[in-house]
Amino acid sequence: MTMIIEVKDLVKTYGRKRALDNVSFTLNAGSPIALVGPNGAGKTTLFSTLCGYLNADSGSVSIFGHKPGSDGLFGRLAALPQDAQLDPRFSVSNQLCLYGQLQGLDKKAAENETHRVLELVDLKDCFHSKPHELSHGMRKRICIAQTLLSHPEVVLLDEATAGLDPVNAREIRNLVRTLQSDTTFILSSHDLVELDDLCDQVLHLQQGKLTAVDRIAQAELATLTVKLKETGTHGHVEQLKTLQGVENVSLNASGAILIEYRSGQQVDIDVLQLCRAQGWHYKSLVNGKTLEDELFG
Ligand SMILES: Nc1ncnc2c1ncn2[C@@H]1O[C@H](COP(=O)(O)OP(=O)(O)OP(=O)(O)O)[C@@H](O)[C@H]1O
Repeated sequence: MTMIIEVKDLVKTYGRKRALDNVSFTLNAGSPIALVGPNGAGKTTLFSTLCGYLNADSGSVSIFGHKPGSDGLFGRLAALPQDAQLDPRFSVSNQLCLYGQLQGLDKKAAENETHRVLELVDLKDCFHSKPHELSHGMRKRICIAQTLLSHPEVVLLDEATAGLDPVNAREIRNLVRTLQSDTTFILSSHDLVELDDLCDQVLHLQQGKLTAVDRIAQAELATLTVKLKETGTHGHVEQLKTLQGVENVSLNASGAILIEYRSGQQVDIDVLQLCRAQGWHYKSLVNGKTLEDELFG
């Protein structure tokens, strides 16, 4: 596996505020990585430090062996800042072609590249548009298109789907899925369902401190999350505990039922049969815990 980012003992303070508090982690190339945490946890500060927009007080960041912001990362790392804006004075093509040229493409190649990335975000007809002619969601997709110029190997998306309607948000998730075999995405979002769906690895920041949750590594006990139309009760829990292979059953904060069972056993059919036999109104059954349960359960 190719290591893309190594962060060691990173500290960033604003005055007396420790926004990043001895953060260390390594990330390998591969499926999308989620960066989560409550407001003020330090996510944007971490992104800005990885991009070289901010200098840390101490600690180190190495991206493909380079320091953030160095020439060696040109075209390899791209980022969508949380508050990214297009310049209202220039057309989409003017702006994207300029960025392409800044990355070393000649005019024609930058134009071709602009057409390619606009097609990726399904906005190929907006080549000549001015930003004010576009909706908020379209402008956001153009900004994402900009990050994809020259096929970067790593793309950081800070709240890429915030404020978007469900259709636009889904388009962006689909785009990440489509490109994930060539590009490693690191996504920050407050939408845990969205990240749950896309990401295999989670970086959880809280008050500047990091807990890395590697979801792939969990092995010995597997989890099923069952939602019933009715809220889960102690009675459901006790019945489910009687099933063969089941080690533990609990309820989460929203009334879904978490069933832990020995890996390798198949309990889902038994669970469904029990639901039917008991007349429980089964709504959904998902392999694994939801991201919310993993982080806060
Ligand atoms: N320029 C700044 N000056 C002073 N304090 C700052 C500055 N930028 C961020 N902070 C503080 O650093 C902490 C981390 O902020 P940051 O924006 O990185 O959090 P975040 O996790 O991205 O939050 P959100 O989810 O709300 O975007 C917060 O307490 C914030 O108030």
